[in-house]
Amino acid sequence: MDLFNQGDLFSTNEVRKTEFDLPGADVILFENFFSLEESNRLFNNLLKHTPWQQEQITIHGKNVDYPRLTAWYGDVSKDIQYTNTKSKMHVWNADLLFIKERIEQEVHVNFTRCLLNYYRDGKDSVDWHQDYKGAQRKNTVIASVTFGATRPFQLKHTTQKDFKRLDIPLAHGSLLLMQGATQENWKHKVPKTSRQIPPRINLTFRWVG
Ligand SMILES: O=C(O)CCC(=O)C(=O)O
Ligand SMILES: [Fe+2]
Repeated sequence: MDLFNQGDLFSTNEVRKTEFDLPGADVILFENFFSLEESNRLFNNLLKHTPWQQEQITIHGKNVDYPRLTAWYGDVSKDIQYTNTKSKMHVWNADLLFIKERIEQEVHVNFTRCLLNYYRDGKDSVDWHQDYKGAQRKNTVIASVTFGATRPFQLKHTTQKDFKRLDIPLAHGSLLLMQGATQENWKHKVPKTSRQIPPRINLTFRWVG
């Protein structure tokens, strides 16, 4: 299925690497990390076969739905406590192992878990946050893979208000690497949009030192 055709006259299907010059962060983008055929196949499979969960967060004593659906995968099959929700941890499947192994050829890290986010339309989003807390935040490798609609991934410094914000469009088949002290010094977000856009799936493979 040619849902997300990249058939622009000037685009190529070659992998394109961009290293961003952000103080106190190590952020690298690989466009076309997965081919169009791979990306279409993985998008369709993940959309259909993932046990998507509607998680809730408690704000002022009220349960509120996350504006997206999620699923956790990892090395162990047990329930995990993540932030203030209780998520089921699923065992890796063939598609996720394929993606994980391809990333691990580029980044020499053994990822131990992965969070899948399903943004059904422009109303789904994730607000400003840093991944992990305390000491864990200081040394992480997060490999973020996108299939489906392109959404802007925004970065802002946690304390230096005068530092320029960054807006990285994450397209179908792209890989964004966030390493070192990135989580410690920078927040990220995927904003809502009122535009009519197709769904997007994002996978964050995670390693914590
Ligand atoms: O969807 C994205 O690009 C980011 C997701 C994210 O930041 C997270 O799950 O922690
Ligand atoms: Fe995040």
